[in-house]
Amino acid sequence: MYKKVLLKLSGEVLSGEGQKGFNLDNISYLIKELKQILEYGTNVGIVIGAGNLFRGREMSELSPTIADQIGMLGTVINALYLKDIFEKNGIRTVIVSQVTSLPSIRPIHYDDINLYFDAGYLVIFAGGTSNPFFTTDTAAALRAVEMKAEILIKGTKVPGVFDKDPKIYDDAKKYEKLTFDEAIEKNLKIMDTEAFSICKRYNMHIMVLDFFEKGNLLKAITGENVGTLVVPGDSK
Ligand SMILES: Nc1ncnc2c1ncn2[C@@H]1O[C@H](COP(=O)(O)OP(=O)(O)OP(=O)(O)O)[C@@H](O)[C@H]1O
Ligand SMILES: O=c1ccn([C@@H]2O[C@H](COP(=O)(O)O)[C@@H](O)[C@H]2O)c(=O)[nH]1
Repeated sequence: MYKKVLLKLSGEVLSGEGQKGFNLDNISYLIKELKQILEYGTNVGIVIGAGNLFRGREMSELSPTIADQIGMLGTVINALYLKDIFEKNGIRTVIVSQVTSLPSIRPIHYDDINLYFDAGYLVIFAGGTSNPFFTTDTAAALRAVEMKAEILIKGTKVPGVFDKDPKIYDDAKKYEKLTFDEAIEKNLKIMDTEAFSICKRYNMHIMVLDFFEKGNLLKAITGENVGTLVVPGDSK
C-alpha cells in the first residue's frame, strides 16, 4: 500500500475526453475515486493539467511564451475549482504554487508540505513548473521528487504506455512494464522526455493508468499494476 503519492491528472479528467470546461459528473467521479484512497490515509499530492481550458501548443496565434503562461494559469484555475469542490465534499485541500499570490494559494515551502499532509490535507500543486516550454508532466515529476512521493501515478485517458499512440493506431501494443531508458529511446509520447529523465535520475517510479476506469486508482495504491509501470533498470 502506497502511503504518499503524487497523482498527475490530465485536465480532461475534469471535462471529459475531448471536452472543454468542467463537467460535474466527471468531477464527482474524481471525488469518489479520491475518497477511496484518502480513507486509507494515503497522502495525496495532485498536479492537474489544463487541457480542459488551455494548452499552449493549441494557441498558435500567440507567441509560445505567452501561450504557455496562459496554459499555466489554466492549471491555477483548475486548482481553485477543485479546492472548492473538494472542500464542499469534505476533502481538506491546500493549493501551493510559485506563479501567483492569490488569497487562496500558498507559496511552495518544502518544510510545509509534510505539515499539510500530517494535518490531513490534500495538496494541489498549481502552475506547472512556473516556466514556459514545459508541461504539467514535467511539473508532476518535479513535485513527486520534491514531496518524496513513493510513486508518481499518471491518471490519463489511455490504459497505459503503448508502443505508439493507441488513440491513433488500433494495433498499438501495451507495455506492462518498461524502463525510463526505453521510454526515452523509443520517444513514447505518453509523457515528456524531461519528465522521464527527472524520474530516472531520482528513482521515482511511474504508473500510467486509465483514470476513467472505476477503481483503478485504489488498485494502484494497493500496488496492483493496472496500467504500465515505468521503472529504472531491467524492466523484465
Ligand atoms: N506511446 C503512447 N502510449 C500511450 N499514450 C500515448 C502514446 N503516445 C501518445 N499518447 C497519447 O498521450 C496522451 C496522454 O495524454 P495526457 O493525459 O498527458 O493528456 P494531455 O492532453 O497531455 O493533458 P491535458 O488534458 O491536461 O493537456 C494520451 O491521450 C494518448 O493518446
Ligand atoms: O510547466 C509548465 C506546465 C504547463 N505549461 C503550459 O500549460 C499548458 C497546460 O498544461 P498541460 O500539461 O498541457 O495540461 C501546457 O500546454 C503549457 O502551455 C507550461 O508552460 N509550463
